[in-house]
Amino acid sequence: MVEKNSEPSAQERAGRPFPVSWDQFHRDCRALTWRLNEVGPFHAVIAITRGGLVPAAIVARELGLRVIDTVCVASYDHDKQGDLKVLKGISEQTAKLGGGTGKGLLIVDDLVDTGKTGKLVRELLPDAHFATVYAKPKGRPLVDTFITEVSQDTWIFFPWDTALSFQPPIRDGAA
Ligand SMILES: O=P(O)(O)OC[C@H]1O[C@H](OP(=O)(O)OP(=O)(O)O)[C@H](O)[C@@H]1O
Ligand SMILES: Nc1nc2[nH]cnc2c(=O)[nH]1
Ligand SMILES: [Mg+2]
Repeated sequence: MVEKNSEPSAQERAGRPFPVSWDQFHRDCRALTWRLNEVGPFHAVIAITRGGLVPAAIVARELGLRVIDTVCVASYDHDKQGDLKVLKGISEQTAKLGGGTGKGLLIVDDLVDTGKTGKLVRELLPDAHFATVYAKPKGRPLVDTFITEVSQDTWIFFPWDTALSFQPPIRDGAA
């Protein structure tokens, strides 16, 4: 919960909501995979947790990849970004597959926003291919492949973070 008089959260600053359904997300992940299929082959998929886990599963399924690792990063507490912490890096076995620099490895995340998370992971694996489903302008230069660009003032709501709820009619003042 956001306390009174506290700084506005990233979500409040963004303002414009962009809700994504499971169907839409699945379609966008498949579209991403069509592009990645032209770039690969890859030795392994690395999901940036937690948001990268869902697209990584779909992309890995479509590319026929079974070696899947994670980089576990904590930054946003719900919608406020704090200092980034790498809670877990990739395994030695995956690092070997990428020759130490990430060559031939595919990093997947759900989105780039400020690009801070992407930058950190790129520093760990400079030669890896970095793919996200959505990209905001600030983070876009860090990404090798993405599907949909949304404006910086947009907040993306993912299906695993949301539930169906009643909406008041537009006439009654709904956004
Ligand atoms: O480009 P940035 O400004 O760094 O933001 C992008 C990151 O923010 C979200 O993760 P979050 O830290 O909220 O954690 P989660 O994936 O565990 O939800 C999202 O999944 C990206 O990883
Ligand atoms: N769910 C979600 N998490 C984010 N983390 C950084 N930007 C976003 C966003 O637009 N949506
Ligand atoms: Mg994330």
